[in-house]
Amino acid sequence: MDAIEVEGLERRYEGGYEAVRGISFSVREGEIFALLGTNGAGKTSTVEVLEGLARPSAGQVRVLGFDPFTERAYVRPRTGVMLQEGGFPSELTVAETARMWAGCMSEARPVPEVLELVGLARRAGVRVKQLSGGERRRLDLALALVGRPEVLFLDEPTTGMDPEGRRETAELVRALRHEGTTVLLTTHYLEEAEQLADRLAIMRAGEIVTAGTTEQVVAARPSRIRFKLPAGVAPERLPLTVPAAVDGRTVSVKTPQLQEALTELLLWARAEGVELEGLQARSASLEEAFLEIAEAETTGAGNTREGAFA
Ligand SMILES: Nc1ncnc2c1ncn2[C@@H]1O[C@H](COP(=O)(O)OP(=O)(O)OP(=O)(O)O)[C@@H](O)[C@H]1O
Repeated sequence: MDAIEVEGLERRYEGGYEAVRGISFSVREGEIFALLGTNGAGKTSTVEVLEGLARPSAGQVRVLGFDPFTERAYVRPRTGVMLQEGGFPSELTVAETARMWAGCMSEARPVPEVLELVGLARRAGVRVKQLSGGERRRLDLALALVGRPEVLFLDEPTTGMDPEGRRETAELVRALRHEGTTVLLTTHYLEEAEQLADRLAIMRAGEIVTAGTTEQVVAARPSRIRFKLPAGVAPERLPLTVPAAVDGRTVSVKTPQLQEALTELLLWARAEGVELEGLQARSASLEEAFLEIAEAETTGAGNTREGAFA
């Protein structure tokens, strides 16, 4: 069974603003799924519906087979939620906050264990208001884990954390998956998504533009070839079916057919006796795929054009 199912989800705010415009995706049990997108793309608006905090304007969502809004009582005890803003009473200490939270759960993890998990054991006696931003995120994560959730929602879990905190959080999320926990996370760190997520979806303006494994998402984007032409070789002599952008002697090529374009280029170079200095050829990265999607938003273009000039 899929742990999370989203079918034609729409979310409109008062005043009619449509933040989520008919998206569908599913997350398998024990999978880490990342929801990516620019600011305002609709990630939080989606996750809030999955957390049972808001009702869909249209469409359906299921978490562990239940409607998280109307059947909240069945879903809530089995899920853990880390919101973007925790907002816990700041006068309590870390341990008091965790104990208060654990008191609401039937099978809570012991507080020392959960603080150890998120690297806050040494800060147990510190008041929440004295924690740094990154430490507060760790506390938010601890509270999401107290109830041993089967499904964990992490909305930008590592924002404000230092690199060490991000690495530790990634390790923890992987360990949780190993235990069978399903994780849905939103993040602005593409590297984090690339390293952690089994599958991901990129949202733009309330819609999912592309989804799949990192490899699938990246495969749909153009690869890059870069090299320098020797002085005296005019770029016009390059084979025409390889569209290129030229900056001085440096040539950049974007192509959806890396092997073909590279073969064509190398055969030409051999035939012409031209040395392609510093030749590099590589598939697109997740960051490039993301930027291309984001750029299409700012330029107002629909879908991105592939194989175009770099
Ligand atoms: N309560 C609200 N009333 C009206 N519009 C809202 C409300 N909450 C969010 N929005 C709008 O909905 C859109 C989507 O917001 P959302 O927070 O879901 O985006 P996001 O992808 O999570 O962005 P970010 O990466 O900045 O967190 C934004 O344009 C936002 O201004």
